[in-house]
Amino acid sequence: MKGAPTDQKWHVPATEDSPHEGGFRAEIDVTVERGGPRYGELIEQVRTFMDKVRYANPTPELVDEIISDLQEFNAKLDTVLVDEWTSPSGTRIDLPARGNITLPPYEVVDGGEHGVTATVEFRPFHLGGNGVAHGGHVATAFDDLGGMAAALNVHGICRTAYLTVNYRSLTPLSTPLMLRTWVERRDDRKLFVKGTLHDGERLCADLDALFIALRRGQA
Ligand SMILES: CCCCCCCCCC(=O)SCCNC(=O)CCNC(=O)[C@H](O)C(C)(C)COP(=O)(O)OP(=O)(O)OC[C@H]1O[C@@H](n2cnc3c(N)ncnc32)[C@H](O)[C@@H]1OP(=O)(O)O
Repeated sequence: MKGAPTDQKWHVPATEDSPHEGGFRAEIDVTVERGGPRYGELIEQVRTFMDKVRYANPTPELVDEIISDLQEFNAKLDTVLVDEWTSPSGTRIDLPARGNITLPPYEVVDGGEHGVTATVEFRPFHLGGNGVAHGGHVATAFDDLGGMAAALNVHGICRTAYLTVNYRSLTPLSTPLMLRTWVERRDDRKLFVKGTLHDGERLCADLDALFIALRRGQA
């Protein structure tokens, strides 16, 4: 199977012990402690691993060896799986991209009702082709940081209704870039969000998106 996980252990249902119940959690239970002081190093090693996999041409013997090692790692992690609300990945606000391994690592420089400014660095594994970033990864960065601008504006969770990215010039890998997002206009639950991605003075891409503030308990 390609494209979606079949292992339902990734969707552990909330229990009475989970920090919140209901639909989308109204408050993300952020943390700087879960996973311990070296959790960021773990995430960084995983990203580095993906960089290496993207560019390596391993022998079949090395592939066998690495599969075996990964099976051991996965078996270890199987013993500590929790629901999404209590996983450090995505809630460790002290780490780049909240420790979320699926996001391009960014660091928020400034954030509030007025918008978000972040540095973002696309990794070697974010390769699209010919040495530059894949457009989907650029859109992912805009989605998360556009959603953050919307959330900070309304003090609540928002979901993306549409997201248009204009790719104005090539986006380099392994280069600190500046990403900005802000709510240009609010109409009740509708947040019209704009954004830009710059490499120095050069505009790489810009964003035009609509986020909808969720009602209480809405999924
Ligand atoms: C601090 C942590 C920060 C973390 C940030 C993470 C950000 C990540 C954000 C995401 O990636 S969310 C995942 C991707 N998005 C989705 O899966 C959303 C799927 N769609 C839905 O769930 C619903 O369609 C949605 C919540 C977006 C809207 O449904 P609702 O029932 O809440 O609202 P409704 O359909 O009544 O629409 C509300 C208004 O928005 C308008 N609208 C909705 N979708 C639209 C659309 N696509 N284009 C234009 N207008 C749209 C709609 O016409 C209406 O306008 P009016 O109030 O003027 O009548």
